[in-house]
Order: sequence, then structure tokens, then C-alpha cells
Amino acid sequence: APAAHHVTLWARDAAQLAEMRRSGRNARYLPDNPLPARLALSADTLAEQARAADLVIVATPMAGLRETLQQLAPWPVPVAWLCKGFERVRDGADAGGSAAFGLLGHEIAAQVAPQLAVGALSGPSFAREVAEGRPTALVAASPNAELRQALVEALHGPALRVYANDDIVGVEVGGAVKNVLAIATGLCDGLNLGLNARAALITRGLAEMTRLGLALGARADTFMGLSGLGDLVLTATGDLSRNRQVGQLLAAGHTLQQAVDSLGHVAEGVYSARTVVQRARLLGVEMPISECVVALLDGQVQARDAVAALMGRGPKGETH
Ligand SMILES: NC(=O)c1ccc[n+]([C@@H]2O[C@H](COP(=O)([O-])OP(=O)(O)OC[C@H]3O[C@@H](n4cnc5c(N)ncnc54)[C@H](O)[C@@H]3O)[C@@H](O)[C@H]2O)c1
Ligand SMILES: O=P(O)(O)OC[C@H](O)CO
Repeated sequence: APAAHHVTLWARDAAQLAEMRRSGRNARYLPDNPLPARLALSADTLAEQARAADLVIVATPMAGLRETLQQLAPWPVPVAWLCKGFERVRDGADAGGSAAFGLLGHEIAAQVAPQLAVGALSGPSFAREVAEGRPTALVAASPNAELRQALVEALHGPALRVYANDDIVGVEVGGAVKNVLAIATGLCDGLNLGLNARAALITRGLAEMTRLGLALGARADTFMGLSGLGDLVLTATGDLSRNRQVGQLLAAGHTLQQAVDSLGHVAEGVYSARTVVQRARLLGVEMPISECVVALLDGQVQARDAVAALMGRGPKGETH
């Protein structure tokens, strides 16, 4: 069993925290799972938490990672994040400049907290199932061996296997692109195109995810692992996925805004899709499924036309 750590849950919303303390639950996000009795809850400043901690795990969406890392930067504490995606392109970003496209977590960390030991904890893991103690396997990715080991020692246990991987580029590309592909499979299933079509999307999606990863410096075998194939299969087929739900809602005729509003939780693929395509184009990488998702999210094509565009592509060899 993992060691009995002292764990403090920090939240920026003091009212939400007070409610969690009162009810012993997180009614908004995991209403059916009582919080562990040993869990401390704190709304003190993040700096105060960082000063006292041996390890910080950040569970904000990608949109909050930069700001959170900036607050943690002065403290010599190792940090891992759970968020999966590319940072949304910032308004006013200078085309051609380094801020012209959204970044992965480790690229953000290199900009705002280069002295910290950082990593990503990723892999197929619906939060609800983890909270229920159902068997789950994760990957702890970092170029820093001590941090990988710290994450394994802190979290590996009877219900949670944690594998270490030094390929943080591959692990982060896998976590980001699978969300975009899950929108595509949600759409495919929402249109009732069949199981053959879904399997084709997953397989060809894995191919385009791997192409982007390799162009960004990842290793191919990472995409056969938990953060590649593993998380793609889970998110593309599991009905708990918010990204998959966005695709299903679009197929049912909802607008993107209606789909996003009805979730009440972040669907990172909606924000990452444009960056995925933008970075792929800059690198000369073909990502036709992601391109279709972007055209759909931007309202340039209707759901059925997106499918027709994919099926209408010319024949290709399966491998390059
Ligand atoms: N939910 C899952 O099953 C799951 C599993 C693995 C990874 N993830 C990833 O974790 C990230 C968060 O997902 P989620 O499901 O918790 O999203 P969510 O939308 O359900 O909740 C996000 C929480 O982060 C808070 N938040 C937003 N910006 C913040 C900031 N700057 N500082 C502090 N808190 C902030 C919000 O108030 C909210 O409480 C996403 O990148 C997601 O891809 C989610
Ligand atoms: O609900 P989603 O689509 O954000 O997926 C959650 C996790 O990333 C699955 O591993």
C-alpha cells in the first residue's frame, strides 16, 4: 500500500472549500464519493502550501497551469500536473513569435519555472473511477528521474499502478491529441456510423497522434503505451468522457456553445484542437481527423460533411 501521506487539497474558491468541509464531499464534481477523513482542506495561499509541501500535484485545466506554475516558481518544490492539452493560443500572440501557438505543459514550465523539477501524470483515468478505487494504471512522465520516482512512491498502490516514462513530450502529446480524437469518435457514434468506423477513427487517429509526437521529439513506443493507445481507447469509447460527449452533442445538432455549456466541466479537446492542427501544419505533419474536428468546431462544416470529407480522401499506404 502507498505510504500514508499527509495530503492537503488546496482550492482557490473558499466558498466551495467551506462547503466541502461541511459536507465531507465535493458535491459539484464527485458527489458520490466521500472525501477521505485524513484529507486536509485549505484555502490559504498557494505559496504557503508550496513552502510546506514535498510534492505538488496540479489538477487545474490547461488554462490554469501557467498561472499556477508562476505562483509555484519561487518555491523549490517538485510539481506534477494532471491536465492534458495544449494551452489555448493567447490573444495578441505574435504570429511567428514563440507565443504564436499554444504550448504543452512542459513547454510552459520551461518558460515560467525552468528551475523546478516538473512532470505530467497522465494515462487512462476517469476521475470518478479513480475516486471509487477501481483499478487504474497511470504514467508518471518527467525528464527528472527523482520526480518520476517520487510520483511512483507517492501514488503506486493496490488500486493504482504508476509506470514511469522519461518521454514527457510523447506522454503530453498523447494526452492532448486523444481529446481531439474523442470528439471525432463521439461524433461518429452520435451519427450512428457503426463500430467499423469507430475502430478506423481510433486507429488512424493513433497514427496521426504518433506522427505529431515524433515531429515534436517524442519516442514512437510511448504512443503504444498508457498515454497513447490506452487513453485514446478510454476517451474515444468511454461515455464518461466530456470530449466524447461534445462530439455526441454536435452530432445531435447542438451548437458548440450549447455542448460546452451543458457539460459544466472542461473538454480540453475543444481548446486544443486548433493548436494541434496549427503545430502540425508548421511541422508539415498531416492530421486529417484533427483538421476535420477543427472545421467542425469552427462551424465550417456540418457533422455529415466532415465524415464525407474524411471518406473522400484519396487512397494511401497504411504506413509511411
Ligand atoms: N476528470 C477526469 O476524469 C480527468 C482525468 C484525467 C485528467 N483530467 C484533466 O485534468 C484537468 C482538469 O479536469 P477536471 O475534470 O477536473 O475539470 P473540471 O472542469 O471538472 O474542473 C476544473 C477545476 O479547476 C478549477 N480551476 C480552473 N482554473 C483554475 C486555476 N487557475 N487555479 C485553480 N483552480 C482552477 C475550476 O474551478 C474547477 O474546480 C483537465 O486538463 C483534464 O483533461 C481530467
Ligand atoms: O472526460 P475527458 O474527455 O476529459 O477525459 C478524462 C480523462 O482524460 C480520461 O483519461
